[in-house]
This record gives sequence, structure tokens and C-alpha cells, in this order.
Amino acid sequence: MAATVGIVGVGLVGSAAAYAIALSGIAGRIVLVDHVPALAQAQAEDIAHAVPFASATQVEAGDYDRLAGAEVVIIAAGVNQKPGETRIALLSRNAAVFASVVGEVRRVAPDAILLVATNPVDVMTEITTRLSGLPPGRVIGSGTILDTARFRSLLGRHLGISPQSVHAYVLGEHGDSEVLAWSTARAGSVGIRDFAAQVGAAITDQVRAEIDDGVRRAAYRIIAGKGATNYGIGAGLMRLTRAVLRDEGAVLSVSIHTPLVAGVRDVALSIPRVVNRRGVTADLMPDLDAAETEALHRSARLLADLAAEVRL
Ligand SMILES: NC(=O)C1=CN([C@@H]2O[C@H](COP(=O)(O)OP(=O)(O)OC[C@H]3O[C@@H](n4cnc5c(N)ncnc54)[C@H](O)[C@@H]3O)[C@@H](O)[C@H]2O)C=CC1
Ligand SMILES: CC(=O)C(=O)O
Repeated sequence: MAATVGIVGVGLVGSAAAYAIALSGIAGRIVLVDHVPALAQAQAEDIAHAVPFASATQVEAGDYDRLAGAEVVIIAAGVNQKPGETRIALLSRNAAVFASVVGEVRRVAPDAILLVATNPVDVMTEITTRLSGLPPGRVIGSGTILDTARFRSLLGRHLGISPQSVHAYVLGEHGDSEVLAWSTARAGSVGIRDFAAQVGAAITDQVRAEIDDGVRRAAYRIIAGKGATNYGIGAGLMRLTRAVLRDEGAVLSVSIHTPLVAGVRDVALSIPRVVNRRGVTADLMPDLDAAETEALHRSARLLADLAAEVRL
């Protein structure tokens, strides 16, 4: 039977995910839920009109009960950043939203893999894991899937190769403390610095600083320009949903509760992980240099401290 994907919170991010999933044809049915039912209804109707051009996906809106039987539920409910605002500043407001949303989703779709997009996504993933009582591998935050895409895109552009042929990851927080893992970045199977030298596109300190800024500050720039980011994360959530529904065993940088990472216990953050129908089934911790390891420790510490302050 074709898979059902539920999406709770269908503003800019939830609707972009629904649109990407509908066009990709990976789900048989997409159910949109929002605490503004008229918005969910309108998004479903609009996206349904795109479907005949691409797939046979059924797109509908409804209340939580319509999520029954869903294999995957994406949660993108809550507030987004105003220009200049950090993701972390959203925490108390979005924790309050999740206090009601997660229980409703678990009640109607107890077997679903939960994909969390709401910011600050790592802490929201930790909160969702606690509220749901699910094993950590079944509650997956989109984490740095988007930052990794930004990193690959900028590196690919600099080196003149496709982003899909760049193997490079962003680790830690999806946010200001994230860690670009330069030391393990590769073009095909060649170290990024060697390849850059071969093609006459050296990664100077200035290039490195520009790419770092292009990744780390992307959301701030886009939000200043258009009020939100949605297409990148919409495609990222589609990619993650596909890895689950098709049991791909894809390696993606996503956030789950992790017992011990970079010397910090019990924290949700991103490292490359294997994603398949059972959720996350393995981690692939890159072999970082000393500076990156220290930066990952700081990022993990920050996230663990924030999550410890949340009272549910
Ligand atoms: N993980 C990532 O890489 C990214 C995460 N985000 C985050 O995604 C979240 C959503 O952002 P946008 O879609 O731009 O915001 P939005 O304001 O456009 O949409 C949020 C939706 O959530 C709904 N909502 C609020 N409380 C709800 C509840 N209790 N139950 C059901 N629905 C509820 C609202 O009615 C609204 O439709 C934000 O926290 C934002 O920061 C945004 C971009 C990238
Ligand atoms: C808003 C956000 O988290 C992003 O675009 O990275």
C-alpha cells in the first residue's frame, strides 16, 4: 500500500515539504494538519493542483485523526525567526507548541517515524524524544541536513563540480555554533585541498571564511530578504522522508538524541547517520582534527545545557 506522510504545521516550511514530497511521488497520500484548519485546507488544495503535472499523490487536510496509519509525520509547527533573531530565541514558544502536538501525533500514529523541523531543531528533537517516549532513532531532527546542502553547494561552485560529488558535512547544532568539517571534506574520493590545487581553485583563508559565512549566516540573510527560508528545508525534508519510505540506508547529517558525543552526554545534534525505514540505525562519526573536535564539544555542550533547562 502506498505510504501516508503527515505534516503538522503547514506554514512556509510544512507546505514546502508537502510540495516537494507531492512532486517527488514518494508518498501515496499526504495529510496536512494545522491549528488553523483553513490554512491546511488551502495549502492542500493548492498543492493538489500541482500533482497532475508530476505524480498521483493524494493531498488532503484534516484533523489529527487523519494521520492514522502514517509511516512518517513531519512536525514543522511553531514560530519562525524574525530578521536578526536566533533560532534559540524560539525555544520556549516552540516547546509550548510541542507539548500539545507530540502527544496528539503519538496517539493517532504510534508507529510513525517523527521528523522534526521546528527550530531550534536540535533541542526540539530532544524534547520530542522525551515527550514521545520513542527510541531515539525514530525521532529525527532535520538538523544540519540543510547546512550540509549549503556547504556542498558552495564548495561545488568554488571547485566547479556538482554538489552531489562533494562529500562534506556540517556537524553539531543547526545554528550559530555548527561545525563545518573541512578536514574530512572530499571531492569524489580526493581530499578537498588536493583537488582544489589540481583545478587551480585553492581554498585560501579568505575562501574558507566566505564559505563558512555563506553556510552559517545563510538563514539570517534569506530571512532578511524574504522573511523566512522554506525551499531548501522543504527539499531536505523530502530527501529525509524518501530515505525512510524507500528504506534507503542513506547517509544524511541529521539530529537525534545521542548518548555520548564529543565528550557530552545525552544531547541531540547532527553527525552523518544512516537513515532507513526503521529511522536512524547507525552513526558515521568523521575523524575530525583537534579544532573541529573542540568546536563540536562546545556546540554539544550548548545544546545539552539548553535542553536541560526545558521543563515539560
Ligand atoms: N530545520 C530547519 O532547517 C528549518 C526550520 N525552520 C523552522 O520551521 C518552523 C516553521 O517555520 P515556518 O513554516 O516558516 O513558520 P510559519 O509561521 O509559516 O508556519 C508555522 C505553522 O505552524 C502552525 N502552528 C503553530 N502552532 C501550532 C500547533 N499548536 N498545532 C499545529 N500547528 C501549529 C501555524 O498555524 C503555522 O501555519 C520554525 O520554527 C522555523 O524556524 C525554518 C526553516 C529551516
Ligand atoms: C531558518 C533556518 O533554520 C534555516 O534556514 O537554516
